[in-house]
Amino acid sequence: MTSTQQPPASIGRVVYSEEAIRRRVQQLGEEISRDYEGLHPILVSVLKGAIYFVADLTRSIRIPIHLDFLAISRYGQESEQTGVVRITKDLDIPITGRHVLMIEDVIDTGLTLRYLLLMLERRQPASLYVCTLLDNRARRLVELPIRYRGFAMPDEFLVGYGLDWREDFRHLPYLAALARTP
Ligand SMILES: O=P(O)(O)OC[C@H]1O[C@H](OP(=O)(O)OP(=O)(O)O)[C@H](O)[C@@H]1O
Ligand code: HPA
Ligand SMILES: [Mg+2]
Repeated sequence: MTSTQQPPASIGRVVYSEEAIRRRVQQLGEEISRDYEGLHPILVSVLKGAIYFVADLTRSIRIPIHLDFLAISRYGQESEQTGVVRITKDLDIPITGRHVLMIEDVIDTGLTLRYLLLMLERRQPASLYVCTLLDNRARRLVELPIRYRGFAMPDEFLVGYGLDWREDFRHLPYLAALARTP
């Protein structure tokens, strides 16, 4: 199949509607605004899945913030089992002595985030916390402290609002379960 053909998967039931996402993201923005008042945090987001979430979340934050991005690439199967990734775009802003909030779209096994947190901790930020839109607890392999959680999601594969299946479906404005076709 080429990428111009229809994907062999389709959208199942809507799990979180546009309105449900909007309300929850607004609440998270208010919480973050209260907790980080006077701290001028850096929000660090990991491409690409988190882009819609971080765009909406930052617009609901009422305090001064900085925004930066990490891009990573995986080494294939080994990466899936260890979480070791290659940084293809590092942060532009130095984080030493700064309050850093990592923004993820989904935490599943936790391996990716564990690796990234260890890497950022070595730069000695003043604080380092995690905000994720979706938490799939059922699939967790390593425990991670999550300070802000949008939704404790069901153990399904979700797409939309930035989340992809083989790069498809990121642009959907809601989150839906993936329905594979036979
Ligand atoms: O907890 P884990 O099992 O490590 O999985 C979570 C990671 O997987 C997804 O990224 P993905 O590799 O799909 O990249 P993308 O954001 O570009 O889609 C997601 O954005 C997290 O970074
Ligand atoms: O549910 C998911 N959807 C898309 N990408 C993902 N990466 C980990 N979990 C998911
Ligand atoms: Mg993905």
